[in-house]
Amino acid sequence: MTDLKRVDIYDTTLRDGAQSEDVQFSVEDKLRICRKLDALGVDYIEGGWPGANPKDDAFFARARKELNLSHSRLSAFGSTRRAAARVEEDVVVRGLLSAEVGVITIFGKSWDLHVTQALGISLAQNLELIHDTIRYLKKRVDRVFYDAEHFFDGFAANPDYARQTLEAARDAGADALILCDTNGGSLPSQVGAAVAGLRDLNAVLGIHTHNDSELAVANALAAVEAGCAHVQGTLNGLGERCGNANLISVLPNLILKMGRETSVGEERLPKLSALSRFVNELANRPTQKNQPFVGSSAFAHKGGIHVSAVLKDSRTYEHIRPEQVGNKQRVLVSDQSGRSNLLYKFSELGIELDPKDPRIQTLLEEVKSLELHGYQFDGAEGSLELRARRALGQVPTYFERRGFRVIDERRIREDEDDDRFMGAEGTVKILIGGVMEHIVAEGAGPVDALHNALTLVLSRHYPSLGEIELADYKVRILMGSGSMSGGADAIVRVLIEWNDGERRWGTVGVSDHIIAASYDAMVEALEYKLFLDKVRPV
Ligand SMILES: CC(=O)SCCNC(=O)CCNC(=O)[C@H](O)C(C)(C)COP(=O)(O)OP(=O)(O)OC[C@H]1O[C@@H](n2cnc3c(N)ncnc32)[C@H](O)[C@@H]1OP(=O)(O)O
Ligand SMILES: CC(=O)C(=O)O
Repeated sequence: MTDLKRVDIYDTTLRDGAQSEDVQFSVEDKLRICRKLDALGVDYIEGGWPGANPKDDAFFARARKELNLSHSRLSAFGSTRRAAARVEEDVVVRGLLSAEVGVITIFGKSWDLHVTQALGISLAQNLELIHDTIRYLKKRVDRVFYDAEHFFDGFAANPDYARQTLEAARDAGADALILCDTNGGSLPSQVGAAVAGLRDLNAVLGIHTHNDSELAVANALAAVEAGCAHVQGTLNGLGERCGNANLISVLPNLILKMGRETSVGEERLPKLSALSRFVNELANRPTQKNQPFVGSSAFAHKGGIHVSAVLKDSRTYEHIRPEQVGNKQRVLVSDQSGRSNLLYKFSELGIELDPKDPRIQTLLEEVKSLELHGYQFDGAEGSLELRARRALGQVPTYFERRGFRVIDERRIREDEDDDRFMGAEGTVKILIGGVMEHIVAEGAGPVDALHNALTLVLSRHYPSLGEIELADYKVRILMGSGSMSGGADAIVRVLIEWNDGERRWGTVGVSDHIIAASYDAMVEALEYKLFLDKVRPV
């Protein structure tokens, strides 16, 4: 008898995930993702469609030689045979066997519309394709899974026929019948009812859902509640159109909320946050801050009311402990903050303060006023810490700013015959150690030129400033936020991320001029580095 508590996890990131717009995994990427999925402990990894493209062929060839998976089993994906071909001669079936893996997943048609329109064959012929292909493959590999494409649409249109397609697959020996919500249009109640009505098929049922109605995860969970024991999905919900059920969310729901047994287990869930970021890096996609469970905002508290309660007991505003999925609690400081937010920040920085210390209120008012004028400290923790430490009198004066000038130019360079070269020259005036320094430097653009001039002059006195590099630069134009009246004057916020080889930090500058905002963020970054390095002022 099937153990309904146990759910098999089947990952299709490398096949359906690779059908996402703008995602191109190399063979090397696919191998790296396989190793991570194996370490997470998923049962099956769908590697691709052998025979469909040279990359998937190369992947299976290298996987045979190089992958030594400890738990996961690799599967090859393809369709039922073509109507015109005998199964043993069918090019798709041959391609599947050429992958030399022990698990094969084939998809077939459940919806009569697809049989007559897409395949252009009779309903009876389609049952033969399904049956023949599975029976043939089942004699040659260990496990054959049957993906019933468009099952829920087919079931709604012609339930008897949709059921017959499953029976054909079951009778041919399929190890699981996976019900696919291919167009992603079903509701959880429809999925649950359909699955419950199929339990008498006496077969292992699985689920594969798409996210076109933003219900892929909900539908997968509803299917499990109704009796499915095999769940397909992808990392970060990659997949055709709007994607698939996101395994990064499905897994903690199944394990922590629904008490299901999976090969991943509660002990390996903390791998999820890093795995999600890893896949985004390889897919060249930005990480969504608000991604449930693993996004950096998933356990970030902004509202003062929330922070105050979370500090007393984190269950007040957290549905699980962030560490359970490898994430962490964060507290943001903004105009939505109360004293609790600042106290939390101070304790993170190792500063113990009496909650009644009047400097907390002064700093809170300063932060709220700065945010009103366009500042944002969420991504600029360097600027925030500098202000907090200054309010406590802990930051010495390392140098004094006396102004800057910048010239942008476009010109012809030697050996070139057009004026495509863009360059800039920046001049800064700095009072340091009682001496006025006046330095000029060049750069690729105005910000680069000013950064070069600042580091040139300052690193003579503070050599460690030469280690700083600009890692990311973001500009946001904020219309009218600089005035209480909300007029049409434009304010620019520049958020810069810095790297000194050891640490990364962000600083922010706000002004009605982009270069001035950049300069402010730059100066704070240098001061912050000197403070972190505990440098004594000259
Ligand atoms: C729901 C899903 O996500 S299924 C997976 C979808 N993924 C992909 O399509 C990516 C990989 N696909 C490919 O590289 C190509 O489509 C190939 C190599 C598989 C086929 O390429 P081609 O032979 O040029 O055919 P093409 O892509 O134009 O059309 C698909 C053919 O498969 C047939 N087909 C579709 N589903 C099935 C099925 N379940 N069983 C048998 N044949 C099928 C179609 O009727 C069509 O046949 P036709 O050319 O006789 O009309
Ligand atoms: C098989 C598959 O990817 C689907 O039906 O969506």
